[in-house]
Amino acid sequence: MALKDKPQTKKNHHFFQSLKHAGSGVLFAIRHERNLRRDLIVAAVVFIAAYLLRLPGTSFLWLGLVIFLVFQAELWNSVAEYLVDLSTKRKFNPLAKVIKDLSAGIVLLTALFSVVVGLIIFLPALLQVLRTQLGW
Ligand SMILES: Nc1ncnc2c1ncn2[C@@H]1O[C@H](COP(=O)(O)OP(=O)(O)OP(=O)(O)O)[C@@H](O)[C@H]1O
Repeated sequence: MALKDKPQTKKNHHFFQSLKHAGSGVLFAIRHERNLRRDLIVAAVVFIAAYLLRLPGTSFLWLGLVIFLVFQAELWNSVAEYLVDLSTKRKFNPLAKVIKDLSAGIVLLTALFSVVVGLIIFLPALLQVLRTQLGW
């Protein structure tokens, strides 16, 4: 539910109502999660670089997959943060810390995996460009 909508706590009645609420969730995340906006910019730069380096289609698939995994991890991290804040009302709780730190750990591991995949894809292509341009 978007925060400014009429309060609704009953189930959605049809597909388009579900779609509207799911879309509001994504827009909410883009508006309020700085990390997600940074990831969107990084994703755009990565795809432009892949296009300029004329990487093959399979590389685009791998890049799309890891970028999607990072977005997913960020969204789940936000879900965990909001659930914890809702239940603790922002009071300190050691279990709340464990949950938020675990959730941040998922984002960290996913980001590290995506960096490794990115290096495997981009390093050979960049070396090839250096070889041809600089005669290495
Ligand atoms: N209610 C709480 N009880 C205990 N520790 C908390 C609580 N809320 C936050 N923390 C600690 O503070 C850290 C930052 O929490 P916060 O909710 O600000 O995450 P965040 O900075 O928004 O995360 P991100 O970096 O993903 O944006 C958590 O990782 C956790 O260690």
